[in-house]
Amino acid sequence: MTSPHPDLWSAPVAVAPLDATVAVPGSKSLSNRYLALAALAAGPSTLRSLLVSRDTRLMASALETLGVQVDLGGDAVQVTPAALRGDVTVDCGLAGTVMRFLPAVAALADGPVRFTGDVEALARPMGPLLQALRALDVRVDDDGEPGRLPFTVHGRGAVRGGNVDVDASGSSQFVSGLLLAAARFDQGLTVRHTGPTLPSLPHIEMTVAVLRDAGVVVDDSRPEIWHVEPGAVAGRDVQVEPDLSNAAPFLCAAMVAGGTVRVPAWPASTTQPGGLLPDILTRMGATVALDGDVLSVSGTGEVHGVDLDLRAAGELAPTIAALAALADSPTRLRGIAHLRGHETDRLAALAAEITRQGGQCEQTSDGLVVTPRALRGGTWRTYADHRMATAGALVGLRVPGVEVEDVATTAKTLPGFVDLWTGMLASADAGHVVRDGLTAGPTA
Ligand SMILES: O=C(O)C1=C[C@@H](OP(=O)(O)O)[C@@H](O)[C@H](O)C1
Ligand SMILES: C=C(OP(=O)(O)O)C(=O)O
Repeated sequence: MTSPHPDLWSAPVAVAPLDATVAVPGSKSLSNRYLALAALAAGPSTLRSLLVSRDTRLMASALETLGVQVDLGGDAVQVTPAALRGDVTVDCGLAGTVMRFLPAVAALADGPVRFTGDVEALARPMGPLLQALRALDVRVDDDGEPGRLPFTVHGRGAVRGGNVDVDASGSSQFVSGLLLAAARFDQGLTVRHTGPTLPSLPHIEMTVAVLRDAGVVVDDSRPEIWHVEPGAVAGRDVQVEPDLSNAAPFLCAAMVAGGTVRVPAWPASTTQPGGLLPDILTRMGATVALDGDVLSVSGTGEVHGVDLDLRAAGELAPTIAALAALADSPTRLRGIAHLRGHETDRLAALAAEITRQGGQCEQTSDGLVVTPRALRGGTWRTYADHRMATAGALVGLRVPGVEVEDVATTAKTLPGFVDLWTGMLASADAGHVVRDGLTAGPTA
C-alpha cells in the first residue's frame, strides 16, 4: 500500500471475509536459543527453518564476532563452534535475546566483550543480569548508565558458577541468559528468582527444554529455582517451530474481518507462549480448530472483550490489545507491568495509539483497560516496536485511514510481514499457501 508520507504505510482494510493459509517463519525465541547453544556445543549443529530476521542476524553476527562459524545461507543453518575470543564488540540492536543471552556466553571468551545496541535498547533493563554475573566473579564494567547498555563483560575463558540470585520480575530473559551458558561453567549453576513476580514462565520452560534436548541436565523441580549440571552441550540437528506470536495478528485478522485463517506446522505441544492463543481467541469469540498440524481460526467480525492475565505471554499483549479495541465489550489485561521495559514502553504506546484513533485505552499499574469506541483512523506510531506495527495493521483491517509509521520495524522478527499480510488479504485459499520466502528451509 502506498501512502502520501514515505514513512507511513496505509494499512489495508479487509473488504471481504478472509480465506487464507499463512506459513509463518520460525520462532525468534527458539532460533536465538538454538544459535546461542550451538555456539557452546561440543560439535556442529544444523538448524532447519531458522528464522532469518534482524534479531537472528544480530545473534548470528555476534557469535561470528566471538569466533563461531555461522552459515545463514542455504536451506539449513550450519553452526560450527570454536573457542570464544574477546577484544570484540557485540551489537545487540534492540534484541532482548541478544543483550540478555550473550553476556554469560561472553564471560567464557578470552578477553573483553563490549555490548552496544540501538538507542531504544539503552532504556531496556539489564541490571539484575549484570549483578548476577558480578556475583559469579565475572567483571562487568558499565560503559554508560549502570544497569543498561552499553557495558563490557571481561571474559576470562572460564566461569566458576555455583549459586546466584536474580530478580527476574523485569524480564524472564535474565534467568534464561544465565541458564543457557551454565553447563559450561566449572560448577554448573543454581539460579534462584528473588523478585515479586516472574513474567514469561513459558520462555524459561523453553530454555530448560532446549537445554535438555542438547543433553544438559537441568533440575527445575523447585518453584523459581533452576539447577544446571556442568557438562557438555551436544551439537544438534533441529527443526525450528513457526513463531506462534507472529502468527497471532494473522489469526486475529480472521476474527476482525470474518472468514478463516490457517497456520500450518502448528506444533502439537510447545513451550512458546503463543500456544495459549487457541484458548484466548476462543474466549474472544473465535472458532478454533486443529486439523492435523494446521491451526485454523474462524470469525464473524464479532469480537468479545476479556479479562486476561497475560503474565505468561506478555509478547501477545499488543495484538490482543488491538483486537480488544475492536471488540463489543471492554477488556482488562493484567500481569504485564514488565512490558514497560520491552522494545518501547508498550503499555504507554498502546494507550497512546488506541486513543489517537479515537479509542479508549488506559494504563493500570500492571496492564491495560481497553474500552471499545468507534475508531476514526489516523497515524499509528510504532516506536521502533515490531509488535506495535502489526497491531496497527490489525486495527486497520476494520478502520479506514490507519497509517502505520515505520512498518519496516517488523523486520525485527518478521521481515516479510507486509507481503504476508497483503497476500493473506488477496488469497482465496484453494490450497495456496502465503509464505515469505525468507526462512531458511521449508516452513510447512
Ligand atoms: O526469552 C525469550 O525469548 C523471550 C522472553 C520474553 O521476554 P520478557 O520476559 O522480558 O517479557 C518475551 O517477551 C520475549 O519476546 C522473548
Ligand atoms: C519483547 C520482545 O522482544 P525481545 O526478544 O527483544 O525482548 C518481543 O518480541 O515481543
